[in-house]
Amino acid sequence: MKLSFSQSSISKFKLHITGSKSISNRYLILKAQFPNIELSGLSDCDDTRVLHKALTTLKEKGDEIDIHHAGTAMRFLTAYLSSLPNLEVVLKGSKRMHERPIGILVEAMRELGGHIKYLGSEGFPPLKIHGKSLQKDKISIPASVSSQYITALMLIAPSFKNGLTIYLQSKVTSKPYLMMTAASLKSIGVEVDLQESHIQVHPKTKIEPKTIAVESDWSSASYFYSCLALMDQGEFELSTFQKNSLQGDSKVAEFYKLFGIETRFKGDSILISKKAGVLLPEKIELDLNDTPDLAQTIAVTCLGLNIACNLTGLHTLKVKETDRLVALKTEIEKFGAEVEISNESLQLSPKANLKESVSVQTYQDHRMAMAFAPLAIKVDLTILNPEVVSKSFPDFWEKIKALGIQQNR
Ligand SMILES: O=C(O)C1=C[C@@H](OP(=O)(O)O)[C@@H](O)[C@H](O)C1
Ligand SMILES: C=C(OP(=O)(O)O)C(=O)O
Repeated sequence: MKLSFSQSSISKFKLHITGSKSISNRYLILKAQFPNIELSGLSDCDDTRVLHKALTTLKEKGDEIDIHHAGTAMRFLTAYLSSLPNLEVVLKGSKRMHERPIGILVEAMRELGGHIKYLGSEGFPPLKIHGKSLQKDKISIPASVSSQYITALMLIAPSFKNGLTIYLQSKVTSKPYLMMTAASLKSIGVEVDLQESHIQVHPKTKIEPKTIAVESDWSSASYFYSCLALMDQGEFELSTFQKNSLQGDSKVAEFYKLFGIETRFKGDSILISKKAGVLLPEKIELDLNDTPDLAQTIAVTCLGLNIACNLTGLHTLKVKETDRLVALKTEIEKFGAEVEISNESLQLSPKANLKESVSVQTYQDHRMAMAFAPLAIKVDLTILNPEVVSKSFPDFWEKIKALGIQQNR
Protein backbone atom coordinates (compact mmCIF):
# COMPACT_ATOMS: atom_id res chain seq x y z
CA MET A 1 0.00 0.00 0.00
CA LYS A 2 1.44 3.36 -1.10
CA LEU A 3 1.34 6.12 1.46
CA SER A 4 1.65 9.84 0.91
CA PHE A 5 0.74 12.86 2.98
CA SER A 6 -1.38 15.83 2.13
CA GLN A 7 -1.46 18.41 4.88
CA SER A 8 -5.05 18.57 6.06
CA SER A 9 -6.78 21.88 6.69
CA ILE A 10 -8.09 20.48 10.00
CA SER A 11 -5.47 20.88 12.71
CA LYS A 12 -7.46 19.17 15.50
CA PHE A 13 -8.40 15.51 15.31
CA LYS A 14 -10.51 13.40 17.62
CA LEU A 15 -10.01 9.66 17.54
CA HIS A 16 -11.17 6.71 19.59
CA ILE A 17 -8.67 3.88 19.98
CA THR A 18 -9.68 0.27 20.59
CA GLY A 19 -9.23 -1.38 24.01
CA SER A 20 -5.86 -2.50 25.30
CA LYS A 21 -5.15 -6.03 24.08
CA SER A 22 -3.08 -6.75 27.19
CA ILE A 23 -5.85 -5.71 29.58
CA SER A 24 -8.52 -7.43 27.46
CA ASN A 25 -6.66 -10.73 27.39
CA ARG A 26 -5.99 -10.74 31.13
CA TYR A 27 -9.64 -10.18 31.95
CA LEU A 28 -10.76 -12.84 29.45
CA ILE A 29 -8.72 -15.43 31.37
CA LEU A 30 -10.07 -14.10 34.68
CA LYS A 31 -13.66 -14.12 33.39
CA ALA A 32 -13.25 -17.77 32.35
CA GLN A 33 -12.60 -18.50 36.03
CA PHE A 34 -14.97 -15.92 37.55
CA PRO A 35 -17.95 -15.60 35.18
CA ASN A 36 -19.52 -12.78 37.18
CA ILE A 37 -17.01 -10.33 35.71
CA GLU A 38 -18.67 -8.11 33.07
CA LEU A 39 -16.39 -6.53 30.49
CA SER A 40 -16.90 -3.46 28.36
CA GLY A 41 -14.59 -1.86 25.82
CA LEU A 42 -12.74 -5.10 24.99
CA SER A 43 -10.26 -4.81 22.14
CA ASP A 44 -11.59 -5.79 18.70
CA CYS A 45 -8.13 -6.98 17.63
CA ASP A 46 -7.23 -10.46 16.34
CA ASP A 47 -5.27 -11.38 19.47
CA THR A 48 -8.31 -10.77 21.67
CA ARG A 49 -10.73 -12.41 19.25
CA VAL A 50 -8.72 -15.66 19.07
CA LEU A 51 -8.50 -15.87 22.85
CA HIS A 52 -12.20 -15.10 23.29
CA LYS A 53 -13.12 -17.75 20.72
CA ALA A 54 -10.84 -20.36 22.32
CA LEU A 55 -12.35 -19.77 25.76
CA THR A 56 -15.98 -19.72 24.65
CA THR A 57 -15.87 -22.77 22.37
CA LEU A 58 -13.61 -24.98 24.49
CA LYS A 59 -14.39 -28.71 24.27
CA GLU A 60 -13.16 -31.25 26.81
CA LYS A 61 -11.46 -33.67 24.45
CA GLY A 62 -9.96 -33.54 20.99
CA ASP A 63 -10.03 -29.79 20.70
CA GLU A 64 -7.40 -28.08 18.56
CA ILE A 65 -6.96 -24.39 19.34
CA ASP A 66 -5.15 -22.14 16.89
CA ILE A 67 -4.17 -18.79 18.38
CA HIS A 68 -2.37 -17.57 15.21
CA HIS A 69 0.18 -14.83 16.12
CA ALA A 70 -1.10 -14.02 19.63
CA GLY A 71 1.73 -14.38 22.17
CA THR A 72 -0.46 -13.55 25.15
CA ALA A 73 -3.12 -16.07 24.08
CA MET A 74 -0.46 -18.78 23.62
CA ARG A 75 1.15 -18.20 27.01
CA PHE A 76 -2.00 -17.50 29.04
CA LEU A 77 -3.81 -20.54 27.59
CA THR A 78 -0.85 -22.85 28.19
CA ALA A 79 -1.17 -22.19 31.91
CA TYR A 80 -4.96 -21.93 32.07
CA LEU A 81 -5.70 -25.11 30.07
CA SER A 82 -3.09 -27.06 32.07
CA SER A 83 -5.07 -26.24 35.21
CA LEU A 84 -8.41 -27.64 33.97
CA PRO A 85 -8.76 -31.29 35.07
CA ASN A 86 -9.84 -33.81 32.37
CA LEU A 87 -9.15 -31.47 29.48
CA GLU A 88 -7.13 -32.75 26.51
CA VAL A 89 -6.29 -30.19 23.83
CA VAL A 90 -3.72 -29.25 21.23
CA LEU A 91 -2.61 -25.62 21.38
CA LYS A 92 -0.95 -24.30 18.25
CA GLY A 93 -0.29 -21.04 16.40
CA SER A 94 1.22 -19.51 13.29
CA LYS A 95 4.57 -20.59 11.83
CA ARG A 96 6.24 -17.73 13.73
CA MET A 97 4.47 -18.68 16.97
CA HIS A 98 6.12 -22.10 16.65
CA GLU A 99 9.49 -20.30 16.69
CA ARG A 100 8.72 -18.24 19.81
CA PRO A 101 10.05 -19.94 22.99
CA ILE A 102 7.70 -21.36 25.61
CA GLY A 103 10.01 -23.85 27.38
CA ILE A 104 10.33 -21.76 30.55
CA LEU A 105 6.56 -21.74 31.05
CA VAL A 106 6.16 -25.41 30.14
CA GLU A 107 8.89 -26.36 32.66
CA ALA A 108 7.13 -24.31 35.35
CA MET A 109 3.76 -25.92 34.58
CA ARG A 110 5.32 -29.38 34.71
CA GLU A 111 6.85 -28.60 38.11
CA LEU A 112 3.42 -27.55 39.31
CA GLY A 113 2.05 -30.94 38.20
CA GLY A 114 0.91 -30.08 34.66
CA HIS A 115 1.11 -32.55 31.75
CA ILE A 116 2.34 -30.91 28.57
CA LYS A 117 3.96 -32.53 25.52
CA TYR A 118 5.80 -30.82 22.70
CA LEU A 119 4.36 -31.82 19.32
CA GLY A 120 7.15 -30.15 17.33
CA SER A 121 10.51 -28.87 18.54
CA GLU A 122 11.42 -29.12 22.22
CA GLY A 123 10.75 -25.77 23.91
CA PHE A 124 8.31 -24.44 21.29
CA PRO A 125 4.61 -24.73 20.38
CA PRO A 126 2.55 -26.63 19.27
CA LEU A 127 1.70 -28.28 22.60
CA LYS A 128 -0.51 -31.15 23.67
CA ILE A 129 -1.99 -30.30 27.05
CA HIS A 130 -3.64 -32.71 29.50
CA GLY A 131 -5.32 -30.61 32.16
CA LYS A 132 -4.71 -31.55 35.81
CA SER A 133 -5.58 -30.24 39.21
CA LEU A 134 -2.40 -28.37 40.21
CA GLN A 135 -1.40 -28.53 43.84
CA LYS A 136 1.95 -26.91 44.66
CA ASP A 137 2.16 -23.43 46.13
CA LYS A 138 5.68 -22.30 45.12
CA ILE A 139 7.59 -22.04 41.87
CA SER A 140 10.81 -20.39 40.63
CA ILE A 141 10.96 -19.03 37.11
CA PRO A 142 13.51 -17.16 34.95
CA ALA A 143 12.05 -13.68 34.39
CA SER A 144 14.22 -12.16 31.65
CA VAL A 145 12.80 -13.82 28.52
CA SER A 146 9.11 -12.87 28.67
CA SER A 147 6.92 -11.48 31.45
CA GLN A 148 3.99 -13.27 29.81
CA TYR A 149 5.09 -16.60 31.38
CA ILE A 150 4.79 -15.03 34.82
CA THR A 151 1.49 -13.32 34.05
CA ALA A 152 0.17 -16.68 32.83
CA LEU A 153 0.98 -18.22 36.24
CA MET A 154 -0.41 -15.25 38.18
CA LEU A 155 -3.72 -15.40 36.33
CA ILE A 156 -4.42 -19.02 37.34
CA ALA A 157 -2.89 -18.75 40.84
CA PRO A 158 -6.15 -17.77 42.65
CA SER A 159 -7.53 -21.23 41.78
CA PHE A 160 -4.70 -23.02 43.65
CA LYS A 161 -5.73 -24.25 47.10
CA ASN A 162 -3.05 -22.18 48.83
CA GLY A 163 -2.47 -19.64 46.10
CA LEU A 164 1.00 -19.43 44.55
CA THR A 165 4.30 -17.73 45.30
CA ILE A 166 6.38 -17.14 42.18
CA TYR A 167 10.11 -16.56 42.76
CA LEU A 168 11.68 -14.47 40.01
CA GLN A 169 15.16 -15.49 38.84
CA SER A 170 17.34 -13.12 36.79
CA LYS A 171 16.49 -9.55 35.79
CA VAL A 172 12.77 -9.01 35.23
CA THR A 173 11.79 -7.88 31.74
CA SER A 174 8.65 -5.92 30.83
CA LYS A 175 7.86 -5.37 34.52
CA PRO A 176 4.91 -2.99 34.01
CA TYR A 177 3.04 -5.92 32.47
CA LEU A 178 3.41 -7.80 35.77
CA MET A 179 2.12 -4.74 37.61
CA MET A 180 -0.84 -4.69 35.20
CA THR A 181 -1.56 -8.34 36.00
CA ALA A 182 -1.33 -7.68 39.74
CA ALA A 183 -3.68 -4.68 39.39
CA SER A 184 -6.16 -6.73 37.32
CA LEU A 185 -6.23 -9.44 39.99
CA LYS A 186 -6.62 -6.89 42.77
CA SER A 187 -9.47 -5.18 40.91
CA ILE A 188 -11.57 -8.34 41.31
CA GLY A 189 -10.62 -8.81 44.96
CA VAL A 190 -7.63 -11.17 44.74
CA GLU A 191 -4.83 -10.33 47.17
CA VAL A 192 -1.44 -9.95 45.48
CA ASP A 193 1.94 -9.05 46.92
CA LEU A 194 4.40 -7.99 44.20
CA GLN A 195 8.02 -7.73 45.34
CA GLU A 196 11.37 -7.46 43.50
CA SER A 197 12.22 -11.11 44.13
CA HIS A 198 8.80 -12.78 44.24
CA ILE A 199 5.07 -12.43 43.67
CA GLN A 200 2.53 -13.95 46.00
CA VAL A 201 -1.03 -14.48 44.76
CA HIS A 202 -3.58 -15.53 47.36
CA PRO A 203 -6.33 -18.08 46.69
CA LYS A 204 -9.85 -17.02 45.74
CA THR A 205 -12.83 -19.16 44.85
CA LYS A 206 -15.61 -16.57 44.54
CA ILE A 207 -15.70 -12.89 43.78
CA GLU A 208 -18.35 -10.17 44.00
CA PRO A 209 -19.93 -9.25 40.63
CA LYS A 210 -17.68 -6.74 38.95
CA THR A 211 -17.87 -4.59 35.81
CA ILE A 212 -14.60 -3.66 34.16
CA ALA A 213 -14.22 -0.97 31.49
CA VAL A 214 -11.11 -1.71 29.44
CA GLU A 215 -8.95 1.37 28.82
CA SER A 216 -7.84 2.09 25.24
CA ASP A 217 -4.48 0.82 24.09
CA TRP A 218 -1.49 3.06 24.85
CA SER A 219 0.80 1.10 22.51
CA SER A 220 -1.67 1.91 19.70
CA ALA A 221 -1.71 5.56 20.79
CA SER A 222 2.07 5.66 20.32
CA TYR A 223 1.63 5.79 16.51
CA PHE A 224 -0.34 9.05 16.83
CA TYR A 225 2.39 10.48 19.04
CA SER A 226 4.79 9.59 16.24
CA CYS A 227 2.55 11.21 13.57
CA LEU A 228 2.32 14.41 15.57
CA ALA A 229 6.06 14.44 16.23
CA LEU A 230 6.62 14.24 12.47
CA MET A 231 4.15 17.08 11.74
CA ASP A 232 5.03 20.73 12.20
CA GLN A 233 2.24 21.34 14.68
CA GLY A 234 -1.21 20.11 15.66
CA GLU A 235 -3.44 18.70 18.35
CA PHE A 236 -5.07 15.28 18.60
CA GLU A 237 -7.67 14.13 21.10
CA LEU A 238 -7.46 10.40 21.77
CA SER A 239 -9.96 8.47 23.88
CA THR A 240 -10.46 6.71 26.26
CA PHE A 241 -7.50 6.96 28.58
CA GLN A 242 -6.93 7.49 32.26
CA LYS A 243 -4.24 9.21 34.28
CA ASN A 244 -3.38 6.24 36.45
CA SER A 245 -3.14 3.75 33.63
CA LEU A 246 -2.39 0.07 34.21
CA GLN A 247 -0.42 0.14 30.97
CA GLY A 248 3.35 0.64 31.07
CA ASP A 249 3.24 2.02 27.52
CA SER A 250 1.50 5.15 28.90
CA LYS A 251 5.15 6.12 29.37
CA VAL A 252 4.95 7.21 25.71
CA ALA A 253 3.60 10.54 27.01
CA GLU A 254 6.85 11.13 28.89
CA PHE A 255 9.11 9.85 26.10
CA TYR A 256 7.50 12.08 23.45
CA LYS A 257 8.16 15.23 25.49
CA LEU A 258 11.62 14.75 24.00
CA PHE A 259 10.05 15.41 20.58
CA GLY A 260 8.12 18.48 21.76
CA ILE A 261 4.78 16.80 22.47
CA GLU A 262 2.70 17.78 25.48
CA THR A 263 0.02 15.48 26.90
CA ARG A 264 -2.94 16.74 28.90
CA PHE A 265 -5.91 14.81 30.26
CA LYS A 266 -9.42 16.07 29.52
CA GLY A 267 -12.11 13.84 31.03
CA ASP A 268 -11.48 10.38 29.61
CA SER A 269 -9.38 11.68 26.70
CA ILE A 270 -5.81 12.77 26.22
CA LEU A 271 -5.00 15.92 24.30
CA ILE A 272 -1.62 15.68 22.68
CA SER A 273 -0.24 18.83 21.12
CA LYS A 274 2.81 20.17 19.38
CA LYS A 275 3.65 23.81 18.72
CA ALA A 276 5.54 24.97 15.64
CA GLY A 277 9.27 25.57 15.97
CA VAL A 278 10.05 23.36 18.99
CA LEU A 279 13.74 22.67 19.54
CA LEU A 280 14.65 19.03 19.08
CA PRO A 281 17.60 17.13 20.59
CA GLU A 282 20.39 15.85 18.35
CA LYS A 283 20.41 12.51 20.11
CA ILE A 284 18.25 10.58 22.56
CA GLU A 285 19.08 7.64 24.81
CA LEU A 286 16.36 5.45 26.29
CA ASP A 287 16.21 2.16 28.18
CA LEU A 288 13.10 0.35 26.94
CA ASN A 289 13.32 -2.77 29.12
CA ASP A 290 9.92 -1.82 30.63
CA THR A 291 8.30 -0.80 27.34
CA PRO A 292 9.58 -3.04 24.51
CA ASP A 293 6.55 -2.43 22.27
CA LEU A 294 7.50 1.25 21.90
CA ALA A 295 10.93 0.53 20.39
CA GLN A 296 9.87 0.47 16.75
CA THR A 297 7.72 3.62 17.09
CA ILE A 298 10.53 5.60 18.71
CA ALA A 299 13.23 4.40 16.29
CA VAL A 300 11.14 5.46 13.28
CA THR A 301 10.21 8.84 14.84
CA CYS A 302 13.95 9.48 15.26
CA LEU A 303 14.57 8.46 11.66
CA GLY A 304 11.92 10.93 10.45
CA LEU A 305 13.19 13.77 12.63
CA ASN A 306 16.86 13.20 11.84
CA ILE A 307 17.65 12.49 15.52
CA ALA A 308 20.30 9.95 16.53
CA CYS A 309 19.18 7.41 19.10
CA ASN A 310 20.60 4.77 21.35
CA LEU A 311 17.86 2.41 22.52
CA THR A 312 18.74 -0.27 25.07
CA GLY A 313 16.90 -2.96 27.04
CA LEU A 314 15.76 -4.56 23.78
CA HIS A 315 16.85 -8.19 24.40
CA THR A 316 13.27 -9.50 24.02
CA LEU A 317 12.74 -7.98 20.57
CA LYS A 318 14.27 -10.92 18.75
CA VAL A 319 11.59 -13.33 20.03
CA LYS A 320 8.56 -11.22 19.20
CA GLU A 321 6.39 -11.34 16.02
CA THR A 322 9.65 -11.21 14.06
CA ASP A 323 13.24 -10.49 15.06
CA ARG A 324 12.43 -6.80 15.48
CA LEU A 325 16.07 -5.72 15.82
CA VAL A 326 17.04 -7.20 12.46
CA ALA A 327 13.78 -6.02 10.85
CA LEU A 328 14.34 -2.45 12.07
CA LYS A 329 17.93 -2.38 10.88
CA THR A 330 17.02 -3.75 7.44
CA GLU A 331 14.07 -1.43 6.85
CA ILE A 332 15.55 1.77 8.35
CA GLU A 333 18.72 1.37 6.28
CA LYS A 334 16.61 1.35 3.08
CA PHE A 335 15.95 5.05 3.80
CA GLY A 336 19.67 5.82 3.83
CA ALA A 337 20.32 5.97 7.61
CA GLU A 338 22.72 3.62 9.42
CA VAL A 339 21.74 1.25 12.20
CA GLU A 340 23.89 -0.84 14.51
CA ILE A 341 22.28 -3.54 16.60
CA SER A 342 23.49 -5.81 19.38
CA ASN A 343 21.49 -8.46 21.20
CA GLU A 344 19.81 -5.82 23.30
CA SER A 345 20.33 -2.42 21.68
CA LEU A 346 19.84 -0.34 18.58
CA GLN A 347 21.84 2.70 17.55
CA LEU A 348 20.60 4.94 14.78
CA SER A 349 22.82 7.37 12.87
CA PRO A 350 20.21 9.37 10.99
CA LYS A 351 20.24 10.87 7.50
CA ALA A 352 19.02 14.34 6.62
CA ASN A 353 17.35 13.53 3.29
CA LEU A 354 15.52 10.24 3.41
CA LYS A 355 15.23 8.11 0.28
CA GLU A 356 11.83 8.35 -1.45
CA SER A 357 9.51 5.50 -2.47
CA VAL A 358 11.02 2.81 -0.25
CA SER A 359 9.02 -0.46 0.14
CA VAL A 360 8.90 -1.47 3.80
CA GLN A 361 8.66 -5.19 4.57
CA THR A 362 6.51 -5.90 7.62
CA TYR A 363 7.48 -9.53 8.41
CA GLN A 364 4.00 -10.45 9.72
CA ASP A 365 4.57 -7.87 12.45
CA HIS A 366 1.78 -5.34 13.06
CA ARG A 367 4.19 -2.97 14.76
CA MET A 368 6.51 -2.82 11.73
CA ALA A 369 3.57 -1.57 9.61
CA MET A 370 2.26 0.87 12.22
CA ALA A 371 5.67 2.24 13.22
CA PHE A 372 6.71 3.03 9.63
CA ALA A 373 3.34 4.46 8.46
CA PRO A 374 3.82 7.88 10.17
CA LEU A 375 7.01 8.34 8.14
CA ALA A 376 4.71 9.07 5.15
CA ILE A 377 4.38 12.56 6.67
CA LYS A 378 8.01 13.11 5.66
CA VAL A 379 8.48 10.95 2.58
CA ASP A 380 6.32 8.84 0.21
CA LEU A 381 6.69 5.13 0.93
CA THR A 382 5.02 1.73 0.50
CA ILE A 383 4.03 -0.60 3.34
CA LEU A 384 3.91 -4.25 2.27
CA ASN A 385 1.17 -6.50 3.70
CA PRO A 386 -0.58 -3.65 5.51
CA GLU A 387 -3.29 -6.02 6.78
CA VAL A 388 -0.92 -7.23 9.54
CA VAL A 389 -2.15 -4.35 11.73
CA SER A 390 -5.27 -6.34 12.70
CA LYS A 391 -3.21 -8.22 15.29
CA SER A 392 -3.64 -5.31 17.69
CA PHE A 393 -5.35 -2.41 15.84
CA PRO A 394 -7.78 -3.42 13.05
CA ASP A 395 -8.90 0.09 12.04
CA PHE A 396 -5.42 1.62 12.15
CA TRP A 397 -5.46 2.58 8.44
CA GLU A 398 -8.83 4.32 8.65
CA LYS A 399 -7.66 6.22 11.68
CA ILE A 400 -4.45 7.54 10.18
CA LYS A 401 -6.25 8.46 6.97
CA ALA A 402 -8.15 11.02 9.02
CA LEU A 403 -4.83 12.73 9.73
CA GLY A 404 -4.12 13.20 6.02
CA ILE A 405 -2.06 10.05 5.30
CA GLN A 406 -3.39 9.00 1.86
CA GLN A 407 -3.38 5.32 0.96
CA ASN A 408 -3.36 3.68 -2.48
CA ARG A 409 -3.49 -0.08 -2.82
O1 LIG B 1 1.70 -9.29 28.97
C1 LIG B 1 1.46 -8.67 27.94
O2 LIG B 1 0.29 -8.34 27.63
C2 LIG B 1 2.58 -8.30 27.05
C3 LIG B 1 3.88 -8.34 27.50
C4 LIG B 1 5.05 -7.95 26.67
O3 LIG B 1 5.72 -9.14 26.27
P1 LIG B 1 7.08 -9.68 26.97
O4 LIG B 1 6.84 -9.84 28.41
O5 LIG B 1 7.28 -10.99 26.27
O6 LIG B 1 8.14 -8.67 26.68
C5 LIG B 1 4.62 -7.16 25.43
O7 LIG B 1 5.69 -7.08 24.53
C6 LIG B 1 3.42 -7.80 24.75
O8 LIG B 1 3.02 -7.05 23.62
C7 LIG B 1 2.24 -7.86 25.67
C1 LIG C 1 4.91 -8.64 21.32
C2 LIG C 1 3.64 -8.40 21.06
O1 LIG C 1 2.63 -9.26 21.23
P1 LIG C 1 2.60 -10.80 21.71
O2 LIG C 1 3.90 -11.10 22.38
O3 LIG C 1 1.44 -10.85 22.65
O4 LIG C 1 2.37 -11.62 20.48
C3 LIG C 1 3.22 -7.07 20.57
O5 LIG C 1 2.00 -6.82 20.51
O6 LIG C 1 4.07 -6.23 20.22
